Amino acid sequence: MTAHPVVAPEDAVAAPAAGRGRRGWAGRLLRNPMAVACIVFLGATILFGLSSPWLAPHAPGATQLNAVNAPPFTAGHLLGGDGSGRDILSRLMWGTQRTLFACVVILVSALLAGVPAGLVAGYRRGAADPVLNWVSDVIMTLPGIVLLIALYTLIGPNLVAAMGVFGVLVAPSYFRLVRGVVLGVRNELYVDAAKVAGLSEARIIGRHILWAVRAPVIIQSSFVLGGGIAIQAAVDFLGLGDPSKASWGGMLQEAFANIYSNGWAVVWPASLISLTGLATVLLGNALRDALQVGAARRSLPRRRQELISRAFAAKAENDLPDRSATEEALLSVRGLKVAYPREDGGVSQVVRGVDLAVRKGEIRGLVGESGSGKTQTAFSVLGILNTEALVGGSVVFDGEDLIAHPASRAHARGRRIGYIPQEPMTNLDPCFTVGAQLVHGLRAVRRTSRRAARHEVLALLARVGIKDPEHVFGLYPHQISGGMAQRVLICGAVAADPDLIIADEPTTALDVTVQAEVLDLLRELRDERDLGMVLVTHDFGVVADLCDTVSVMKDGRIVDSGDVRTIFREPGHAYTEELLSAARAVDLDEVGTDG
Ligand SMILES: Nc1ncnc2c1ncn2[C@@H]1O[C@H](COP(=O)(O)OP(=O)(O)OP(=O)(O)O)[C@@H](O)[C@H]1O
Repeated sequence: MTAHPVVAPEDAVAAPAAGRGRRGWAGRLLRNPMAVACIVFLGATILFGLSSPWLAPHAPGATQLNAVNAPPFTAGHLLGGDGSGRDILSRLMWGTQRTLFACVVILVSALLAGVPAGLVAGYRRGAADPVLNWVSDVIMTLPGIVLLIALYTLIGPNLVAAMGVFGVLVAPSYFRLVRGVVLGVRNELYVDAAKVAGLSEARIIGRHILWAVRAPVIIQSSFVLGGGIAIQAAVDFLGLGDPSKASWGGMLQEAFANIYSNGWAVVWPASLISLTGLATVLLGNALRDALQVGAARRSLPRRRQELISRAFAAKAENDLPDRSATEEALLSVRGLKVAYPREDGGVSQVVRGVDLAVRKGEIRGLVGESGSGKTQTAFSVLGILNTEALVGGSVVFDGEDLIAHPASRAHARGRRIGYIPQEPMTNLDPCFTVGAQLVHGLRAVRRTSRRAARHEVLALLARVGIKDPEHVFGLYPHQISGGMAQRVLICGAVAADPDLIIADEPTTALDVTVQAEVLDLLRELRDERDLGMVLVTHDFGVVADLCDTVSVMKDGRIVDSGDVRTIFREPGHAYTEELLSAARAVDLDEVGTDG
């Protein structure tokens, strides 16, 4: 065998995904040069403002005749003086402090008003949800800037009150965000598990729910701060702020009034307002990328991805041992490799050179323990792996390599290659009736009238053993049982009359009686249509019942392969023996218990 040309050394490839080199979101953020620039700029701005009592060369209101409209770099006035002879640098420093204070008020009030309301509405629901939604909608309809102007007119220049009100006005953005995320999370199985484990509601919210909302809230905060800086500058610019206090907006307003005498005075506050707003928003974007899982993986250099893919492809070609077997088979997988980029720049290989073939009319079981790579192998044939997956090797279906020709694979999927998934319920769209989904699926792959498609679907529903097809056709997924849903999905998989079916643990979620019926149905369909089938399963009982041939997977490799009788009688690998004896031990235990 020729050496690899290559790139991803085997040890780097083989290390587990969650292993060394794993960095948190802060690490990912700090690797983004734009984020670092924004952090440095915002940090410097905060220091600039906070240090004003000690480092500002002059008091904010101190006037000097020689500083009136002084240009930059005048002695004692680095950025020059304004029309009243006040030092611009000192006023900018004090103004920054005021802006920082305004930002804190806005953020605290918006978070206090929006986040708890979103948590209550999303998690508790009940009467609180519509009421809080209504309040949020009302607040969102209020014209913010008009309300602030009215408030200033009523109570005078009170920064805390004005920015507090502004915070409440933007609170609905947090409310909606948090409510949406919580609605998505509250029905997750791990939240149910936490309830069953006896965790109090407060602990579930604190531990699980708040954790889920932290990323969107942090990102939203950066946008709120950017908006807050602009609003605070705007009200001061309109002359509504306290004229005795230095502020960026107030300085800008005064500088504009004096622009023909001292144009430079406009530049400083305008630059600070726009750069701070920009840096806040850009930092928000960078935070979003860093906090979203997978962002760093997407940043894996394209060149490196190409090299790794090429390395896989070269290995696969070298591995092609038996061209004749490939030519006979309906499906021939050779040297299939699947890997995922790791955050440290390496890759984790989850399928390591799988070979398997399926002829027409053959059912090949793909067995192995959890995580051995069965589903990844099946998904490679279908072309539905996660987009970041790196795939090498070949998947030849009816003479064409589907990995080399993704367009052919997309065309074959649903037409010539059907798929039966593991979880029947979650694979049906709850918003549409069973019939609508099947008709839609059929018409997506074959030109046929709605009426003809309906007719065909009803016949197929009857064929897969559904007693009253007309009735079930009009039902929504939640109105049918798991067994019926699996029959519906089988119906969808065979509707376009495919040659090959990929079935990913099609009976795992079903009870034993229904399991046996579904296996019988698959066997009958194979016999009727001469279907080739890859059946992914954990269960040697299913293999014994249905499969002609079996491939045993361990750690991403096929360790044993052959016809079912031979493998059951004389396992070719110690691991197969182990799996078989475990399966037999379970059976014996069951018999013992039953007896
Ligand atoms: N998007 C991904 N990124 C990184 N690793 C992944 C990804 N998807 C799957 N894997 C890893 O690939 C390995 C094989 O997964 P696969 O789903 O094929 O296992 P399986 O044999 O089908 O297991 P099970 O029977 O539990 O479904 C697992 O270790 C899994 O963690």
